[in-house]
Amino acid sequence: MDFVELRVQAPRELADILVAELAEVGYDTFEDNDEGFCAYIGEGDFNLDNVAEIIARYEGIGEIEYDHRVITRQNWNAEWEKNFQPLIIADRVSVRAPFHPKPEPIEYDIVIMPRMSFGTGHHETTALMIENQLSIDHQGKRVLDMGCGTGILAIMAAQLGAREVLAVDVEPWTVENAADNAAENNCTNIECRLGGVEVLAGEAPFDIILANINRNVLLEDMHAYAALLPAGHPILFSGFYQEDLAKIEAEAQKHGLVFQSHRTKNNWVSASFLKQ
Ligand SMILES: C[S@@+](CC[C@H](N)C(=O)[O-])C[C@H]1O[C@@H](n2cnc3c(N)ncnc32)[C@H](O)[C@@H]1O
Repeated sequence: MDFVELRVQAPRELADILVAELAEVGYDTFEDNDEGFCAYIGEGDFNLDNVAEIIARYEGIGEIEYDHRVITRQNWNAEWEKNFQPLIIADRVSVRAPFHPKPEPIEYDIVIMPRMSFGTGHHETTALMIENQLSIDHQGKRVLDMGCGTGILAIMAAQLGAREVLAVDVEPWTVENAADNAAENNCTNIECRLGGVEVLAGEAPFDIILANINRNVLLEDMHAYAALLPAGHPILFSGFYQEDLAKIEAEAQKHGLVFQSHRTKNNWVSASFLKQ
């Protein structure tokens, strides 16, 4: 599997809108830079006409330039390794690659093989989810991590004392990477499963559900997540912007999920709900 990197130069306010538009047509990894951002998609899903159509809608508002290049799977891994910097979240959680030294002292230490999956902790949504997780009692709990990416949230859950974690993602290479990362962190209680909401059929209820995906998937699949959450249990959502929070809240209400609180960073949101 090769990837396409779409490099977009645009003013900040347009860049945010373009990221949201591209997420809707399948781009699921974004990196901000000084001139705009880079967006990534599997080569098979790349469609230049789609991109041109999206850009054309906003060209009148500000100057936008873009180009793209194919990155082979091998080079992709090398690029991640080169660019992956260790980080500390909420002064309590270290996220690093195996080749970085462990910072001491630190409460939680998550090791991520920086491969092609989303979830190195550098994205606002991942950090916000982890910050929210830190305020939830995971001890002895059964946890679902929908849209697991690298498995970073599943590993966080396991380190916070979860009894078992089911980590699910629609991308095969991501599920492989999550399983590698679970092993790297000695988390034998994380099951990594390929698929979407359909692979949850027949699952027993979960005590905690984590879903950092994107607005549209959350709106579409929230009913199925809510059905697996007993009354009084929390669900955390992320992968959407502040302006989408009202929509997410309205959908959540339909499924008995009561809004508790939210955190934001650069307009991204992680929101916490409790099942009624
Ligand atoms: C924003 S990333 C989050 C990764 C990681 N959980 C984190 O917090 O950093 C979203 C992930 O959801 C996956 N995804 C997209 N659509 C999905 C769906 N319908 N069901 C489950 N996972 C999905 C993507 O492949 C991607 O790995």
